[in-house]
Amino acid sequence: MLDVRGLAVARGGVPVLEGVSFRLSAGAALVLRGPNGIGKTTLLRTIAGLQPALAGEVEAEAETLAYASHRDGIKATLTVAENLAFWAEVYGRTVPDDVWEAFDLHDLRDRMGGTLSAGQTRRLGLARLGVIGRRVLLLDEPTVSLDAASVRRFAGWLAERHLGAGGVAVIATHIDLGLDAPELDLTPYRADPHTATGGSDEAFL
Ligand SMILES: Nc1ncnc2c1ncn2[C@@H]1O[C@H](COP(=O)(O)OP(=O)(O)OP(=O)(O)O)[C@@H](O)[C@H]1O
Repeated sequence: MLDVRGLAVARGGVPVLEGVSFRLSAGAALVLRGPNGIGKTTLLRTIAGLQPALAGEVEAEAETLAYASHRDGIKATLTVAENLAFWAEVYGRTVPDDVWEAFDLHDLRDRMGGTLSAGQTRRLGLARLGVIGRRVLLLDEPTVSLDAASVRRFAGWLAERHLGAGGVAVIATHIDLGLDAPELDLTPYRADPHTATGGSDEAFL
């Protein structure tokens, strides 16, 4: 369902990782590990097609990938329900009933997006994943700002509703989500920076 072969990625014209390969079939997840700055975000963005690879290939069915960054993309002047309805419409779907419970948003349905706390904002951002119906999720530190109960709830949704339904996920996380998933330490894939091709990557700033 997701096949990554010999991928080399760069940020700001500087190669950060090279030779990354893995393959995930339906229902599988992979946890990316490595120290700050190793290139987890860059790798996820490259797999998502948001920036070009230096080398290698990413194979996935068309229109199956979704990248979720630290940014939640919440519309401040729409309510929580309207935010979810907005994303559902963009993806040609309806909001499934189970997202309210899965992301603990029942009591916040009518609150304006701009009035949510950091953790509530994150829950709404993650709930979008339950709405858009993408089968390959590329998750960049999905649990930032979440309390312990919310982390468990999200991990439960991921395992049961997403992976359990045949989806796949690649997750960069510094915390243990309790998933039954292999880990890929990116440290051995650090690229030689001397093959740098340019300066700062404006599109990334
Ligand atoms: N605009 C930029 N221009 C040049 N280099 C950059 C730019 N943005 C980030 N970098 C560098 O690229 C490298 C990879 O960054 P990336 O964000 O992918 O790492 P990460 O593993 O996700 O880090 P973290 O765990 O801290 O989130 C880092 O060393 C970073 O300093």
